[in-house]
Amino acid sequence: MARSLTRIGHEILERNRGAEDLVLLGVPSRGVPLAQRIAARIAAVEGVEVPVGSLDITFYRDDLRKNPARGPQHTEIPPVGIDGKTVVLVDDVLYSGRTVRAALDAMNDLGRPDVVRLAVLVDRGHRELPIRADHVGKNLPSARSERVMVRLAETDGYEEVRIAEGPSNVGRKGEQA
Ligand SMILES: O=P(O)(O)OC[C@H]1O[C@H](OP(=O)(O)OP(=O)(O)O)[C@H](O)[C@@H]1O
Ligand SMILES: O=c1cc[nH]c(=O)[nH]1
Repeated sequence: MARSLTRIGHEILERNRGAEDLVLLGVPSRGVPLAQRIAARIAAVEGVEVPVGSLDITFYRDDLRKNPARGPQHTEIPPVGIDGKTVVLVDDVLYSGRTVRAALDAMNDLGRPDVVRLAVLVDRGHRELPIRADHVGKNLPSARSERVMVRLAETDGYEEVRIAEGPSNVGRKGEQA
């Protein structure tokens, strides 16, 4: 995980030709600490503190009517805003792509970045929308019947990426626990 995040930090810098106008927005819950970790890597390499924020997508899901919403998570846009910026969305797992679609919608209500890119720790395939990640920690081919679990010290108290048997969880974010 550590090496993947370091590489993603380098890739973001290379793609953006530096850290200028970059903003990292993590999708809660685990996308936020991942965005902070990537920002720390960028600071170590480039000596620049890239603004980090969080983007709650709870009320932008396309299946809200099917799944009752859980309590909203935190949206915090850094003071520099997102207008005219290169925003890198960060999440732990990319699966159907519905969370990312919702994130694009949520962002639309907050400003107009010049460019939006996507960084994920794990891409497990099975997309249901025309969405792909620009920066991928690891491609992890998986069956739909499985679930990829990412656990982070900041949110879970321990570190793990695991494939488990269980519901694939399409559209779960925003569902009541
Ligand atoms: O591409 P998708 O099909 O949208 O799946 C990916 C999303 O699913 C997971 O969140 P989950 O809904 O499990 O909520 P969590 O972050 O609370 O674990 C994960 O954190 C991604 O945000
Ligand atoms: O396997 C999956 C699918 C969606 N979200 C996850 O976190 N894992």
